Amino acid sequence: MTRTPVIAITTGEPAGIGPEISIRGAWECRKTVLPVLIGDYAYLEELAQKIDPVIVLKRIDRIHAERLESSHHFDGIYVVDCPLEQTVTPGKLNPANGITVLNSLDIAIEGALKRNFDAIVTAPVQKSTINDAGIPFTGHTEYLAEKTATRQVVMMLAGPTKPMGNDIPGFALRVALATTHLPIKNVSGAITIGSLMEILSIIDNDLKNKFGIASPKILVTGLNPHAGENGYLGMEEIDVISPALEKARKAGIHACGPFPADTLFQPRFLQNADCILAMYHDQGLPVLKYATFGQGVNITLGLPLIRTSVDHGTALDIAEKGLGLADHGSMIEAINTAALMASHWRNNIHF
Ligand SMILES: NC(=O)c1ccc[n+]([C@@H]2O[C@H](COP(=O)([O-])OP(=O)(O)OC[C@H]3O[C@@H](n4cnc5c(N)ncnc54)[C@H](O)[C@@H]3O)[C@@H](O)[C@H]2O)c1
Ligand SMILES: N[C@H](C(=O)O)[C@H](O)COP(=O)(O)O
Repeated sequence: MTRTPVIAITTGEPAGIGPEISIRGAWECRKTVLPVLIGDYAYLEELAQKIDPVIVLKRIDRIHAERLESSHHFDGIYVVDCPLEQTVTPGKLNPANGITVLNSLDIAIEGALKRNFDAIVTAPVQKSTINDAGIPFTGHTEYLAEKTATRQVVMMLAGPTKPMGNDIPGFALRVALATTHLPIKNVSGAITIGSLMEILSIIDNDLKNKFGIASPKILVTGLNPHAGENGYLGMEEIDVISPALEKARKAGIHACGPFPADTLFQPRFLQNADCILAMYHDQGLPVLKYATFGQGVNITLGLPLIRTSVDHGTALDIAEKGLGLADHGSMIEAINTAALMASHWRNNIHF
């Protein structure tokens, strides 16, 4: 019998669209996964009743969450209560609630490491508010790495592209990043032969074990315009990226490049690749989001657990206007991708 995956969903910044899309996503996916929301029960219950009174939420405590049986049938959504400090006003950020957002992540991480949860799906957080609460925070990606004591992780976003006529059918686009939330002035210094080699190896390993791709093909961008123009527009391609690719190929990783980023993102190259490795956040993500926004999924590779997220932020501007404006398509994709990855991982790693 196929096991129903238990998916923890952290509901994110309470003043944003996270709670709404988490409820809608969990409710829609409840026949194929066992969703467990982690957030403020009273607030989620209030929202659920406004979204649709047929939605059933059931409060459970952390200990109960540890004993959830995936075969147990419950036609609703479990919630691990993680009470907020102060009342929520949609669209209005309140640093007093920042610590609760991190508490919900800690519950999810602990549960996933104990294998009580098969995967974690995170709704968006407002990074600035957590910092305003006095806690340095650059993103889930870095937080998860720190909390799981993982030295190197890789941010990858993935989504389906639309068909472009008969010649080019839709295909899965995956874009991974060599650096994550880093000021642009620090990017070059952060890219080394060692870090690139490690990143390529994580991508290769996770595409095999968590996506079931037998022999992943990775295309790598340059850092500079025109991939450095033979050294006339920068030396990182010659000094760092090419030697790293050489090493990776010797280790059996199917990686090619460095390619000029401006011309690599064409369907005829992308449709035959399993992943593009871009050098920094705004080199790769605008292309991915342009092609797949609303259906994209953010995935953290290299962790000792499965974590996916949506492809968008807190959307305070629409949260403020009321329920029913947020698109929860990316949340659905994030939940389904997490379930699929958990299944591949279980089969390949044999827990
Ligand atoms: N996974 C995450 O936690 C995550 C991801 C991206 C951004 N963020 C954070 O979110 C905050 C706001 O970021 P931003 O303003 O750059 O991006 P944003 O995605 O929140 O908003 C950009 C625009 O897209 C719209 N939008 C976003 N998601 C939508 C949805 N599901 N349905 C309909 N419209 C939607 C918004 O209304 C807004 O006009 C920042 O603090 C950022 O760091 C978090
Ligand atoms: N870089 C992500 C994006 O643009 O969608 C986003 O900021 C989320 O990052 P974390 O998953 O690290 O929070």
